[in-house]
Amino acid sequence: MLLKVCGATSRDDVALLGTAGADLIGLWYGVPGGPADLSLSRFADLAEACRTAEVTAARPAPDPMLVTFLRDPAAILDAARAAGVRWLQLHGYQPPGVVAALKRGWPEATVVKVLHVTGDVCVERPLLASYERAGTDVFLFDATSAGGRVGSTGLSLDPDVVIDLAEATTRPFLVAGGISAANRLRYEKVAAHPRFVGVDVDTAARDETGAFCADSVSDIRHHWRAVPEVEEVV
Ligand SMILES: O=C(O)c1ccccc1N[C@@H]1O[C@H](COP(=O)(O)O)[C@@H](O)[C@H]1O
Repeated sequence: MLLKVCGATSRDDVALLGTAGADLIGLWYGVPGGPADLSLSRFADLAEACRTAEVTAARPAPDPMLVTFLRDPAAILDAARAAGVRWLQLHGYQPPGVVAALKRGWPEATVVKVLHVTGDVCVERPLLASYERAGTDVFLFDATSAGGRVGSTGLSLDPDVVIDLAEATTRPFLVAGGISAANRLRYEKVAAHPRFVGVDVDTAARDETGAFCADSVSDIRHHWRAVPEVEEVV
């Protein structure tokens, strides 16, 4: 199970998240107006900080993941290559052609396409086969608000909606949207799905000031990685 935490903006954030157990650290580039958006040089610097984070035998260095609204494949690839970031999260309404261009340009990249879900409606649903043919490696199901807000909504997806979407695809998937330590049991069916590969968290990884909280991240990791039966009897 992979734990991704989104929106690091400093080397201290990267160190805290790596130590607390994040496997992937989301770095924003091309998220105009976003509070965690980074310049290209800052993006590259934090990607390097991930790779050189302190490691232990039990805890390898976290992988940096580009999180972007960009739609221009050349701009995405230039930034990712310059920073040596192989995980690419297309968080926005990029069409399947963008995925195809990224995979053509850099076949070794892992392209994560976000599917936006409002209630029980996934706006990309008619395009799922196209995204797969284009070469999407992993889908990420995220909750959007009824008002159209995208990313870090803190809203949770209905587990049955997640399973339904998982069954409509054939690729591994991550789940986002209000994921926390406290709602792990609610997602029992999801966590047991053979193509479930992990969770992506923003809101629940932070304290009331908006800063990342090591205890919260460790707690999320502990609950989501634990075998449920063990959790139930403790
Ligand atoms: O966090 C944002 O505002 C954001 C902006 C642009 C792209 C992605 C963003 N975050 C994503 O939000 C979800 C997790 O949100 P939460 O746990 O519900 O707060 C995750 O997919 C992040 O990558």
